[in-house]
Amino acid sequence: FPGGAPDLEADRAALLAFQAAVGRGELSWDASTTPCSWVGVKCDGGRVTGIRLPATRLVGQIPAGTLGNLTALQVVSLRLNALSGPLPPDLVGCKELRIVFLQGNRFSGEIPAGLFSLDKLVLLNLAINSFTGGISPGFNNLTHLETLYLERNQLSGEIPDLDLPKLVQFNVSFNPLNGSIPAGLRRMSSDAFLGTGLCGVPLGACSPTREKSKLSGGAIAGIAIGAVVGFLIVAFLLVILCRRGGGSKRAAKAEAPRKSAEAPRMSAASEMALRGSGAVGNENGLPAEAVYLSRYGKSLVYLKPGEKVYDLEDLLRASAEVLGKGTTGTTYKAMLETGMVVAVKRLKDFNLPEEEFREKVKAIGAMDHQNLVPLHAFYCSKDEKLLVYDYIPMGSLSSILHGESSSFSYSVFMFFF
Ligand SMILES: Nc1ncnc2c1ncn2[C@@H]1O[C@H](COP(=O)(O)OP(=O)(O)OP(=O)(O)O)[C@@H](O)[C@H]1O
Repeated sequence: FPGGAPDLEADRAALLAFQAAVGRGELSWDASTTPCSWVGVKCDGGRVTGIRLPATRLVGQIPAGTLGNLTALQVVSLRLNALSGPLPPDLVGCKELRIVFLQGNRFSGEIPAGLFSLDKLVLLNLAINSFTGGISPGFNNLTHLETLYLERNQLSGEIPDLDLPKLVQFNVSFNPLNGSIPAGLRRMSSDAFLGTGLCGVPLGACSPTREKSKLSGGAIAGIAIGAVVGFLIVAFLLVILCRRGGGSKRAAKAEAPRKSAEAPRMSAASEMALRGSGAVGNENGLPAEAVYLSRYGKSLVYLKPGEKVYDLEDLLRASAEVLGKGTTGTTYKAMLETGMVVAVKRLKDFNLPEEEFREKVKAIGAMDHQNLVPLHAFYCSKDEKLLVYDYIPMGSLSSILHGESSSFSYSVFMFFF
């Protein structure tokens, strides 16, 4: 302070300089009287502590050495004037400032960093001006701030994560801001963010495009590299899998002749049972019955002429379950698609020559006795022999004899050879 320590005289000089710079004859301050008596000036303890000059037609830029020299200033209200230019950088000297009303002027430039050292600020209203630049994280220094109005300026960029626990009044609407609203400000009303490019609570959700715009060049490059690496890994795995699939197909093809050589040893009835349960697939892509016939080469022989009501294909498609095992083989219950149910007995280890077997079975089929279950058809190949009977739905003699069932009304005897 040229001229001495900060005191009322220094305040007087600062006010007169202010009057000269922006007063334009509108301020009728009498330099011969104490500044504490001037319009709009408030003193406390022999110092100027307040200036209230709202809508006083003040015009122009506030120079350094004016307000900045009022080191005891606590309240300044210069709202609704025509003050312009940047805020004086020496405002940083007003360490006692608590309340600042500068809204409704033509201030421009960035909000000076010195402002963020005024840590007694409770209210800061810079709205309706032409401030530019970003909103500084320096606001976080103003821990006593309860009101921050910055609406209707030209502030741009993203809002930093402001953590001001006492802040209850906040407005940045109608500024070209963007990005998502930081967590510390999401408790504010949506009106506080109107007319901006901001998103997220309390406004609508951020679109992917907006989120993307938050990514730095490095992050985008990282994502791109990650995507390429991921694609290569997936492609590599696919190639491995395809090769393995091809390998197993080739192995299956190589095995196919061996399988068909073994085919006669397969049980037609058990295959039927498996097909009935869906457990057997159809290699070669042929219809199931074609596979069956190609394996067994022959068809059913019906013992009573004109009685053919089903054929091998029907048996093949039938669902089947095991009824029981005897000394000569296993008997299956086969449910045809027509609803007809038959019993199919698969003879095992039956080494009778094929011709002889046919003759004997035909002889049995010709028998007609009340105690004999009618034999309807048979199938015979070198390795597979099947007998198709009426299905008797009343259980077995064994279960009757051993008391497992009481509904059995008559005995079933099937004699083979
Ligand atoms: N036509 C049929 N209808 C209903 N169930 C049958 C029929 N034929 C056989 N079964 C059931 O299948 C089981 C097995 O019969 P299968 O003829 O294979 O042997 P088994 O006659 O019991 O014994 P073994 O062959 O030693 O004399 C029988 O106990 C019976 O319960």
